[in-house]
Amino acid sequence: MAEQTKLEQENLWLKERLATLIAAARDNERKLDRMTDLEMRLLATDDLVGILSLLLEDFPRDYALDHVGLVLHDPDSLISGILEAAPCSREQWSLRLLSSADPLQTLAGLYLGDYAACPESLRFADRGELCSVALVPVERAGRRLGALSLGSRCSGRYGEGMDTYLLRRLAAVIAICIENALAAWRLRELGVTDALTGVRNRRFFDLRLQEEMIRVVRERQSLACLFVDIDHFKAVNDRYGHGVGDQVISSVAQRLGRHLRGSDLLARYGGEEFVMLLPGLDRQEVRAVAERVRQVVSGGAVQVDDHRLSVTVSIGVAHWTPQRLAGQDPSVAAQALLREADEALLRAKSDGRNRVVMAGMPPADAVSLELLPLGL
Ligand SMILES: Nc1nc2c(ncn2[C@@H]2O[C@H](COP(=O)(O)OP(=O)(O)OP(=O)(O)O)[C@@H](O)[C@H]2O)c(=O)[nH]1
Repeated sequence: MAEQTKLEQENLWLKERLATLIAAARDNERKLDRMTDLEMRLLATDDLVGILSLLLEDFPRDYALDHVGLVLHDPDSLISGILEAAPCSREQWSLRLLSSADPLQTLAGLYLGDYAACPESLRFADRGELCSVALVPVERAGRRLGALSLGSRCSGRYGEGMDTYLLRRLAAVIAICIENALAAWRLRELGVTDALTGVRNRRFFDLRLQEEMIRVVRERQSLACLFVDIDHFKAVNDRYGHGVGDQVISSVAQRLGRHLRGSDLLARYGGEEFVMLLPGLDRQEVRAVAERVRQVVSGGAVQVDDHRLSVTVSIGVAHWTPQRLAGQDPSVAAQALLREADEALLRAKSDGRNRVVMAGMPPADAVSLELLPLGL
């Protein structure tokens, strides 16, 4: 009888143990499924902002985590540049960008334990309430890209003995996604950037012109287009060589870019010709900007090696008011705007160069009063 009771007790204990193990296995399976889902979503996102918002917003919210943070090595400010240009609110993100990789090297490997005892450079100033943390290196091909941190207000949440497989797997996926996103961004940038000057290229300009046209028609704004062409540029090449010519083009691009607002666009249209799009200005303002651009270029000699070169530009301007844009087909209007600016440029050249000509102005009005001598 006693033997039977003992067997029944053992049986009961084994059943309970089995039920606990099955529950733990189901719990692990659920965690694995959810983590796989997060990883699939990360892998399906090829832009950096999307990846970071999945990781630093959705992940802590969906998993009810006290803290998810990311420290990333950003030696050339590429990441901060991408984030600055992106229209997203990231005040809530626990994201830190490091110009030096040194703080990341203080992390010997995966760290589990007291938040207060983890390397200071990998802590987040506003997360003092955290008690325990898991810090996972984010690495790819032996390079440390950053560190992922998961923190908890509970002191025993992250500690020795915890299974770290899912965390290490997530960190590996994050590394791949961030590298891919940065590579995709670089590739996109290469496709729309002029290699010599670093300003946008004609391909980008053509795409943006269409978009801008649609936007200004919808928002009843004006749009101005400036064609800016370096005067007598052939003479620079002939006299000093193409290398010097290249540097002059580059220097003019930098000068043109100095007075642009965030909404303006500057692109190299080809050779020694640039194009600018200025939305939302009235005719007088556009004229003033064009005149300022002309003066900025001609205002000081361009120093290339031992040569000091005076450079001037001719500028043709087309300015369309909201009234003129109203009801226009955007792509037809875009072509007409370009054509007008180009014709105004031709007039600026034929009228003597180093001047601004506004389309639709009689020649007398169009000629700049501040003609500077050509220095070539
Ligand atoms: N160095 C250099 N030269 C270029 C580049 N692209 C075009 N050019 C040269 O720019 C010169 C343009 O000459 P033109 O079209 O005659 O114009 P210009 O001499 O500036 O005369 P105007 O425009 O009438 O004042 C040509 O000699 C082209 O070879 C470039 O990327 N680098």
